[in-house]
Amino acid sequence: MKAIHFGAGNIGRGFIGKLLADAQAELTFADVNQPLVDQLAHQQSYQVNVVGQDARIEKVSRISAIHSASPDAIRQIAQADIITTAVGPQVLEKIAGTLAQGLIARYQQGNHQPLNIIACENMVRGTSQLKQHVMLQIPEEMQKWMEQNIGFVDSAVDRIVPPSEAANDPLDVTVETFSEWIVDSTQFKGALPHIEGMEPTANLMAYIERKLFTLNTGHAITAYLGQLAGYKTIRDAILNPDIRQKVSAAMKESGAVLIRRYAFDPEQHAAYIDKILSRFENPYLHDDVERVGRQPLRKLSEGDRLIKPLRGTLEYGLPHQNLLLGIAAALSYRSDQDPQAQELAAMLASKGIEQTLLDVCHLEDQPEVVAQITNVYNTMQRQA
Ligand SMILES: NC(=O)C1=CN([C@@H]2O[C@H](COP(=O)(O)OP(=O)(O)OC[C@H]3O[C@@H](n4cnc5c(N)ncnc54)[C@H](O)[C@@H]3O)[C@@H](O)[C@H]2O)C=CC1
Ligand SMILES: O=P(O)(O)OC[C@H]1O[C@](O)(CO)[C@@H](O)[C@@H]1O
Repeated sequence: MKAIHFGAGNIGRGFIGKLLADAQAELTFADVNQPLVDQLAHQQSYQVNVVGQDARIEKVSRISAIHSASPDAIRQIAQADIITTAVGPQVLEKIAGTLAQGLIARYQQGNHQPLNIIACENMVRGTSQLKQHVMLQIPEEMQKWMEQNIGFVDSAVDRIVPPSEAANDPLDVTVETFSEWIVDSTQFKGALPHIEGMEPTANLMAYIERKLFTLNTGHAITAYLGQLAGYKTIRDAILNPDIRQKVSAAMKESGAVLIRRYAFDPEQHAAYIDKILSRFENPYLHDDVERVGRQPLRKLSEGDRLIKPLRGTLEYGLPHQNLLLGIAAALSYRSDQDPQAQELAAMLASKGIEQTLLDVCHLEDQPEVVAQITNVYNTMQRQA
């Protein structure tokens, strides 16, 4: 199995690339970070430090690496059996051109073997969005061939992999024991590849929303409340009883929507939330609130982990006080390193909180909710 993984970052090396390598794939990482590509290509191996219960060191070897915008990338796409990505939601559009060129080369070479492309990003149906970007660059006469031979498979990906600052080798990654990679079995072309750790389901939306609107909702709120309270790491923030209670309550509010929408078992969902809280506490991971809170405009957008669960509570008439608190805390997020945090701060300074809420979160139809978030936000600012 020939595999290309776009994005040799934390989740790329620490999770998806590792599963592909473990499945004996001939794995090539494709990245824009040339020093990283050079080191991977030279070393052809790295270590994954699995921390927590059942701690172990696992070696990934016999891998190669190329620049993601190189002619080599196009050549390899023409021959690949599986392509995965973990580049960040905003980067999918940027890699679509290379993917399209590779697919055109594949078509011209008469390679009719099925190819499956799986975006592993924190977003709802990211691969479908990638497909739209790719299809815009595919000529009309190839469209039927694409539908027959190229699978665009949505997925949900869950493993906490912060940057490993303390590692001796910059290629090494530190990961938690827990991992979950769920893919939409209905979207594959050809036989489903057997990759240990990749779980096919015909009911992907339930799993995407369960993950994004529980783990990511709780994680983001921990980061935002944590920063407001002066904590540097997720662990320190979640060990604060007041923050923990609010984060847990927000996940329960979002959970009530999921239980209603997907008929999840309430007891199992409560256990899922408890497990997530314990993952945030992991003493072996150093995870900065700034990493988890990164790109607040994306996290405050309509379909993401804060506003979408809030919309669900409004749809079903369910409580949402703690989600509102999380949204107000997200609006309070500041970071000198993060262009989106700076853009958010500039919007707040120039337009004020209400207009920012409308522009970023699109809550035009919810004036009462806008007023409530505004109140909470103003109170937070006074106390900060
Ligand atoms: N780190 C984690 O714990 C998890 C991350 N994710 C998702 O995985 C994705 C990646 O996250 P991380 O690995 O944490 O980020 P990261 O920043 O560690 O890795 C992203 C990699 O993509 C590369 N990249 C950027 N532009 C590119 C391009 N045009 N072509 C090829 N590579 C490019 C970067 O150089 C970097 O190596 C995000 O969507 C994130 O939400 C999902 C679950 C867990
Ligand atoms: O990667 P994003 O979407 O910026 O958000 C950070 C989140 O992603 C993760 O890295 C993995 O799910 C979480 O640790 C965190 O909730």
